[in-house]
Amino acid sequence: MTTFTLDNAEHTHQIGVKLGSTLPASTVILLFGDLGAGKTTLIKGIGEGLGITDPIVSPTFTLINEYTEARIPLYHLDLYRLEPNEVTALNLETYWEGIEVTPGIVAIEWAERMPYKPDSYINIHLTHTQQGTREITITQINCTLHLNII
Ligand SMILES: Nc1ncnc2c1ncn2[C@@H]1O[C@H](COP(=O)(O)OP(=O)(O)OP(=O)(O)O)[C@@H](O)[C@H]1O
Ligand SMILES: [Mg+2]
Repeated sequence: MTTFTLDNAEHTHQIGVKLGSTLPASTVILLFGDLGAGKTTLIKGIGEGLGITDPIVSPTFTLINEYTEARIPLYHLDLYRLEPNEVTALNLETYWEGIEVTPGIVAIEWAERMPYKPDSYINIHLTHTQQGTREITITQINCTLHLNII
């Protein structure tokens, strides 16, 4: 587990870039944190790190945005508007099993809404600080990727 401060939005973005340029296909990243904590900012960085040039826009209403133009696909989900039983109905495991879809990076905002989780994933928790910056905590759950981000 690693915790550190993100001084500004650019810092949040750059952590995403580093993740996107190193993570292998089939990595699941679950993002937790309040409204405006920086989840989408980080995922935009992941997109840049992967080499995606299409603009990454928040899928709050579309639920999922798929970007397939880069090294490996990015599947960007936002569960904010869903109840846990609705999340179950989405069969999200399709994404992380990579059987019917090309394996890629699966990044899920509002993972608090998930009634079940993959066997292994990267857990990222973002919180607001009193200084207006953010604190990030990254925990690897059943995976030992080399995260070169500190
Ligand atoms: N480390 C940081 N310090 C200060 N501001 C930041 C930091 N990281 C991101 N921000 C800013 O916080 C705002 C909200 O960011 P963002 O949209 O990424 O949050 P979010 O967690 O995706 O929110 P939502 O829950 O609504 O999806 C943006 O204006 C962004 O620039
Ligand atoms: Mg967001």
